Amino acid sequence: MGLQTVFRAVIMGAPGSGKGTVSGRIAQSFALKHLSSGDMLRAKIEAKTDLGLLMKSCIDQGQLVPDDVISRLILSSLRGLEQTSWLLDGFPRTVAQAEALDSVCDVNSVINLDVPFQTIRERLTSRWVHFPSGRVYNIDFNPPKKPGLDDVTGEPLVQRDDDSPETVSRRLKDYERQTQPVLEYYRSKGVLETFSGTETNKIWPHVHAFLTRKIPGNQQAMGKA
Ligand SMILES: Nc1nc2c(ncn2[C@@H]2O[C@H](COP(=O)(O)OP(=O)(O)O)[C@@H](O)[C@H]2O)c(=O)[nH]1
Ligand SMILES: Nc1ncnc2c1ncn2[C@@H]1O[C@H](COP(=O)(O)OP(=O)(O)O)[C@@H](O)[C@H]1O
Repeated sequence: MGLQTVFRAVIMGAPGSGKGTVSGRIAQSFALKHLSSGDMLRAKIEAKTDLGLLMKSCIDQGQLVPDDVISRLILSSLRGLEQTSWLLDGFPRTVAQAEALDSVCDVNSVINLDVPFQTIRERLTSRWVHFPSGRVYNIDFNPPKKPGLDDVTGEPLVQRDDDSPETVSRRLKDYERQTQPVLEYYRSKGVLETFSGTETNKIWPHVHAFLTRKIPGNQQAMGKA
C-alpha cells in the first residue's frame, strides 16, 4: 500500500441529526467534496427526469428509494473522483448500499451523529430549505436573515413534504430498522466514530478535532472550529 493521499468519509445519523449542517462546516474547513444523496435526488426531481419523478412519491412518503437505484446514482457520481477526497452524506443507508460502496472503494472514516429522537422531532418541524442550493435553515437554530427567504439569493424557502410529524415518525422507524445495522457494519470494520449530543454547536468542535487528526496533512485547509 502506498501513502494515503485521498480521504473518504461518510457522515451518518438519523434524519434531522444535523448531517447536512455538519457537512457544510466540514466542507468549509477541510478540502473535501460534499456529496449529499438527498440533494442529488431532489435535483433529479427538480429536473423532472423520469428517475426523479419515480422517486418523488417514495421520498414524499418518507420511504427509502430502492437500493439499486440510489447505489447506481451515487456510484456513478463517484466515478472520476478517484483522486478527490470526499464526504458522503445520506449514503449508505442500508447494508446493501454499504456493500455496494465497498465494492468500489474503502471508506476511511464514518462520522456518526447520535442525537435523541425527541430532539430531532422538534427540529424537523422547523426546518426550512432552499432547494436549488441545498442550504438549510431552522427557525430556532439558524434562521434566515429575512424570514422565509434564502440569505444568498433572496429566493423563497420551503418546507419539505417529508418533514411533517407523521412522515418524520416513519423515517425515524425506518432509520432504526434499516440504517442502524450499517453502523454495526462499519463498527466491525473499525472505522466508526460516534459523536453524541443534542446541539450541533457542541458536537462540531469534536468532529473538527477528529478530522484534523485523520485527514492527511496536505488535504487540510487552514480551518478553525
Ligand atoms: N435547534 C437546533 N436545530 C438544529 C441544530 N443543528 C441543526 N439544526 C437544524 O435541524 C434541522 C436538521 O438538520 P440537517 O442538517 O438538515 O439534518 P440532516 O437531515 O441530518 O441532514 C435543520 O433545520 C437544521 O438547521 C441544533 O443544534 N439545534
Ligand atoms: N441512501 C439512500 N437510500 C434510500 N433513499 C434515500 C437515500 N438518501 C436519500 N434517500 C431518500 O431521500 C429522502 C431525503 O433524504 P435526505 O435529504 O438525506 O434527508 P434526511 O437526512 O433529512 O432524511 C429520504 O427520506 C429517502 O426517501
